[in-house]
Parts: sequence; structure tokens; C-alpha cells
Amino acid sequence: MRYISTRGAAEPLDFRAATLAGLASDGGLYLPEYWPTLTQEEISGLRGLSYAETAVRIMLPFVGDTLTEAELRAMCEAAYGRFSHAAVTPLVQLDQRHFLLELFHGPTLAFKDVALQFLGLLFEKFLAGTDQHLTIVGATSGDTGSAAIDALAGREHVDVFMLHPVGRVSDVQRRQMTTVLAPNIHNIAIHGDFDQAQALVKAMFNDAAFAGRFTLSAVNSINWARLMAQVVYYFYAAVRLGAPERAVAFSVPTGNFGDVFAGYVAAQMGLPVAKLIVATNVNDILHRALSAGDYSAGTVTPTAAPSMDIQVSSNFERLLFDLGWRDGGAIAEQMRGFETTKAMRLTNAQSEGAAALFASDRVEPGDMAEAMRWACAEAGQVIDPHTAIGLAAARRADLPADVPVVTLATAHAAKFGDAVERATGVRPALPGRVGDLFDREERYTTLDGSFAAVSGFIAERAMPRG
Ligand SMILES: Cc1ncc(COP(=O)(O)O)c(C=O)c1O
Ligand SMILES: N[C@@H](CCOP(=O)(O)O)C(=O)O
Repeated sequence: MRYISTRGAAEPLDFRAATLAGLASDGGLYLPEYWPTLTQEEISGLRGLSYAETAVRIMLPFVGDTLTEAELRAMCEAAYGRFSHAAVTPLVQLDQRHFLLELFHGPTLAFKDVALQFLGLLFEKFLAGTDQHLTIVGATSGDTGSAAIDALAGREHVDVFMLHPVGRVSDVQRRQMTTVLAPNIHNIAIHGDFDQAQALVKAMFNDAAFAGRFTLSAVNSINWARLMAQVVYYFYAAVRLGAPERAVAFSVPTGNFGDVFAGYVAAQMGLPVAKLIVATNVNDILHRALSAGDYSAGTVTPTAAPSMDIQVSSNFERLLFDLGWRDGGAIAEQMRGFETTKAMRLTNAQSEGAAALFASDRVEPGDMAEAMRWACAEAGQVIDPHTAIGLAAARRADLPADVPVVTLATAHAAKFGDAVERATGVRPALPGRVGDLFDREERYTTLDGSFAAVSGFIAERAMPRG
């Protein structure tokens, strides 16, 4: 399997090289050159398998000959052995047709652990025995940062520089990052919002003088391996609800369009997906794009679901590429226009292609709080604000009555205790593994968010290319 860039100009790479590169050299994002598919029998054959074994079956076609099946199995068993629930990503029934897919039983209590625990092991495997040292530059609105830090703290061959926006992540999220004091972890708080942090990361990759000095890599969902690992739980959930004989809909609280794009990949691989509901908060660029073809970024409004406070959703480029006959030149032009004006219109083909599988919704703060109260009162489930946005959209989606609807529960409620308590009156307790978070020492550096300040800070500390 080879990986091609959405902007068409970078050399195709194998899985190992695409994972280590993160972003393509032409500024695009890697995608497999074709979608591997599973037959109905192969999908039925996933029933009853453990999460780790399901992961092997789904990911094997993507890794090509860069890993043996036995190596992949050992990595999946190690990654998912760190989850606190035997099912890894259990399904919880809320009422006759609504389910939660709990993705927060990993070490940092958010869905990011599902991919990042695996990615940490991949980096280790691919770098073992080489003299390569990766400089990972990442941006987080709260959850990617802690999951990446947990997965990579103390590992040889890797330094992590993680940018988060000052005051725009919850206290628990910040502390999960800044209390990890391993020497290879560097937390940088920037004045600005997540979009600025993400733009700085891309600017560093695209700056030849800077990028040429280090071996840069990515842990954000710009890295294909992140999305590949997230495809697994769509299959895992759907077969439990009757796939391939029965189609299932998913409602996905969305920000950077990574998680829901993994659902799109599952559908391309043959999983019967009735609908993918893209649920946004008031930072609704994706809802406007999917409902009216208007992909234009406004300023980011801080909300009680901070991890979704994103206006430039990097993975949307992958969808546009796949819906636009995989024409890299055309996408490069479309994205260059967006980077200049912060606005673009979807083509008719892109809008029509997206409408076949996606629906979208913008959920206001009052409806989010109402969904938290409903889950508590009707099903005894305390859910976090991000999950509540997905659930609110799921409950009012226009779908046939016999289609089960799975809302992705993307974070543990205790990560956002204040917002949950405001809505429901219930204060969720921090699980034991992070129970002492507020007693730990914090360490981070605050910078002004300019390219010069951030790249200068990293350049002083990163390992130069050998
Ligand atoms: C808790 C939570 N929910 C939802 C999202 C949105 O996911 P994505 O950025 O993959 O669309 C994020 C951030 O990525 C998150 O941390
Ligand atoms: N919501 C994310 C933002 C980064 O998204 P990613 O999936 O591209 O890493 C976060 O919590 O950091």
C-alpha cells in the first residue's frame, strides 16, 4: 500500500515513511492510494472478536509490508491492554435506538488514546535500530496533547513540542499535559486560539529552512496513522448492532474532522453506514460547509466544549480530495485560495458527494446542556459536553426509525467537571488513574504565538538532523 498527497505533488510513500513524515512535503495530507474493502463475510467474521483482533483485521491492509501480522497484533494487544474497560470501547444503550460508544477508557480519558497509544508504539517500532530522532510538533485544543504526551513521554528517539491555547482548555486537560515532567516533553502555551496553534504547526512543516534542520513529525490527525486506528471502532460498534445485515448511523462531535473522516473511511471499506452526522458547536464551519457549501472560517468562539473550538478543520481537505476525483492539482488550488482568503465554496460534485453520506447540525449551548440532562435522567449516564453535542444532534436527526444511532462519547465527563455540574448538578469524579492531578507540579512555557517565538523556542531545544 502506498500513500499519496491530497495536493498531488509529493512523492508517494509507504506506510512507514508516511507515518514518520506526518504532513506531505507539498503541504497536503496523505491518503492510501485506494480503499481496501472487506466482503460481507469478512465483516460478519468480526463478530465476537476482541478489540485488538478487530484492529488487526481492519488495519492490516493499510500497513502493507512495513509490519508483519504478528508485529501488528503484538502492538494492538499492547496498546489496547492499557485501557481500563475489557471491551476497550464499550457500547452503552440509552433508549430503544440510541447508543453511546464510550471511547474514553484509555489513560487520558478521551478518544485520542485509541489512536495515540498505538501511534506511540508505531514510532518506537519504526525508529528502533535507526539513528533517526523525531521532533514532533503538535497543536491541541485539549485532548490530543495529553494523549500524545502519555504515549510518548520518556521514549527514546522522540521529542514532543505541544502547543495549546492559553486559557482555552479545561484545567484537567491542561494539567494532564503540563504535569508530565519527562525531559522529552515540552508544553508551550500560546496566546491565541487552536486554529492559530494548528497554523503554526503547518507553517513549521512548510518552512524549508526550519523543517530542513530537524526530522519533523506529527501526532495530530494530519498523520494518516491516527485516522487508520480510529476506523476500527466504527466496525467494532456496527457489527455489535447487526452489521453487515443492518446499517448503523453515527453522530460524531466534530472539530478537526478527523474522527468523522475515519467513519467515512469505514464506509468506503464496505461497512454499511446509514449516515454520518457531523455535530458542531457554535464554531460551525463544517455545518455551513455541508449544509450550504460555505467553508469560510470566522473567529473561534470559546465554548464549554473547548476541544471542538476549531474553525479550520484540517481533515476536510481529505474529504474534498476523495470526493473530487482525487485531483491533487485542483485541491492544491482550492486550498491555496482558502489559505489566502479563509473562505471557499464547495464544488457541486463535492457537495452532492458529501450529502450522500453526511448530515450536519449545529448545537447551541442550551441544547447541549439539555442533552446532558436527558442522558442523566433517562439513562443514568453522565456525559461530557462534546458527547452531549453529538447526542443532541443524534436525537433530532432525520433518520428511518429502524436505524440504530451511535453517538461517539469522545471524552470522560470528569475532564469538564464544571460544565457538567452546571448542566446537571452532578460533579463527576476524576477516575483513580488521574485522581491526584491537582496535587502534581506543572511545567510549561508561555509564548506570544508568533512563528519566530515558537520556532525559535523549538530550534533551541530540538535535536538537529544527523
Ligand atoms: C472530546 C473531543 N470531542 C470531539 C473532538 C473533535 O474531534 P475531531 O477533531 O476529530 O473532529 C475532539 C478533538 O479532536 C475532542 O477532544
Ligand atoms: N480537538 C483536538 C484538536 C486537535 O485535533 P487532532 O485530532 O487533529 O489532533 C484536541 O483535543 O487537541
